[in-house]
Amino acid sequence: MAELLTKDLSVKAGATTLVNGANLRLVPGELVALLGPNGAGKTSLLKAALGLEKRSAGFARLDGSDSAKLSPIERARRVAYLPQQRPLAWPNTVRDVVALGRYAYGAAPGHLSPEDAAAVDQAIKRCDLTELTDRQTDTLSGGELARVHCARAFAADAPLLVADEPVAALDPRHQFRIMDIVREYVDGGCGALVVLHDISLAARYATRIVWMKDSRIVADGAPEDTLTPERLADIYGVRATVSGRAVEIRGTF
Ligand SMILES: Nc1ncnc2c1ncn2[C@@H]1O[C@H](COP(=O)(O)OP(=O)(O)OP(=O)(O)O)[C@@H](O)[C@H]1O
Repeated sequence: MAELLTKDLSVKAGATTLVNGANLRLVPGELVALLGPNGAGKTSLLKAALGLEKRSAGFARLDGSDSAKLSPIERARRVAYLPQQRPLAWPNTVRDVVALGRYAYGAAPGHLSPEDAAAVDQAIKRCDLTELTDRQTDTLSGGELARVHCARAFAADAPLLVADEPVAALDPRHQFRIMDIVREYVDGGCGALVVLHDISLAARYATRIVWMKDSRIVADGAPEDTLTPERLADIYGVRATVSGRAVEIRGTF
């Protein structure tokens, strides 16, 4: 079974601790939201878990293998990663950028197998990009480009998805659309770990919320169990009311 697992994972930059002893597990069937304030260490945790950032202690495994020792293709077959920073080497068409998601299957733009082409078409459709398929990516709005990157991750058809702020810059409809697609992905037997800053969105979609503060995971559990006014006060320093999965932020302390 696909599994991303970290145990006592720590990351340092010089004398600064970015991630402190993180224990995290992602398996199919779960949509896990990773929440925490700016600078809490979320991106550092994801990168170290995937073997893309050096760890100072602990371990990180993908399907039982040390994630730092996997080749890029081995890693990409196990997990689709949508980073927060999404540089494009050069402008290209939307379809060609989405096709980069098929890299792990040996695809290159212009050389897609029928299976690759079908996965690319489906990801384009799912992310409402059909009318933009032939556009150059440097002509897109920020939100349109964000959807292209989401489609590239979905096209990979990996059993796990790790997405760092996939809905930042998206309008409300597309935030819901992307989260609906992530949910469909999970319902179809995959697992997703998604960094979000929108607590309501996380509460609505997540099966589990992992809460991070000051480089540590401070809580990990179902929204019903971990989403409380006290938690929001502690993590974000905000006053909030919580009713079931509904959250209203009323101000700061
Ligand atoms: N190479 C580095 N050297 C020093 N500090 C770093 C380095 N990389 C990251 N940091 C710091 O580590 C902290 C955690 O960064 P990280 O990007 O993991 O946070 P985050 O929770 O993802 O934040 P955000 O929500 O703003 O994206 C931040 O304060 C950041 O400035």
